[in-house]
Amino acid sequence: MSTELLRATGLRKRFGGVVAVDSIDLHINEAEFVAIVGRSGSGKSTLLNLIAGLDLPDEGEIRFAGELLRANDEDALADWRAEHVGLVFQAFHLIPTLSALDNAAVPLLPRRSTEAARAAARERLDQVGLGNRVTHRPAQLSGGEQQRVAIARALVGNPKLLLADEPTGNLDTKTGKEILDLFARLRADTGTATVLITHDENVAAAADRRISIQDGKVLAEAGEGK
Ligand SMILES: Nc1ncnc2c1ncn2[C@@H]1O[C@H](COP(=O)(O)OP(=O)(O)OP(=O)(O)O)[C@@H](O)[C@H]1O
Repeated sequence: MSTELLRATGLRKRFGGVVAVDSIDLHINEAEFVAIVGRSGSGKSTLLNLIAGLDLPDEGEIRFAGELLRANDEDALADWRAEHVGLVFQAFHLIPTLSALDNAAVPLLPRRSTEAARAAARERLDQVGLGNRVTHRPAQLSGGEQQRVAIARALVGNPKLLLADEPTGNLDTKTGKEILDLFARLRADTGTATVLITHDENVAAAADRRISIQDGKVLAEAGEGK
């Protein structure tokens, strides 16, 4: 029996006249690799932002490890995210003036000494295959390498949940495949549940389970552990 990590119930989010997420129920199990797939404008990013607590739903609720996320308390949500969630985006969002090591260390700096944060970052950079690039700045790295730094940064605090929004969207097909393989390997090594947003069915095929959305609603689910 898999253990449920996150459950969203009746999530709804409207922007003006557009209902971006319309009564979505979903769950994510511990250590599961789930793809949320849908066309441009189907509501994927909005859904991911709600799951990450970056945006608040108009209706519905999210439970993490059985606990209700307190949507009205931004500080509590930020603490929860810092402790339990890693985020990866299409555009990497690295700090250009910092080395790969310091970029990967950033999430831990408020909570640990610089040395401890750097030690954890170095371990993660090794794990993503960038142990020989720690002093490089983002501009000195390829797109795939920059995304690896972003993944190391997302995992540096040992989150239970890794959320990735179109993480291969800026990469060529071969590099994108390498990054997908990395997500799968890291999930197996660390047991971090991984939710990947994509418009690409081929990318979604890498996951254990696929949730298809259209016009803000779940259209279908396929795969193991449904
Ligand atoms: N901040 C916002 N303000 C107004 N409308 C928004 C906002 N964010 C999203 N929307 C609208 O909500 C709908 C869903 O957008 P969303 O970005 O979630 O889709 P998506 O599936 O992630 O698309 P894409 O693959 O193109 O990123 C779209 O119609 C979009 O225009």
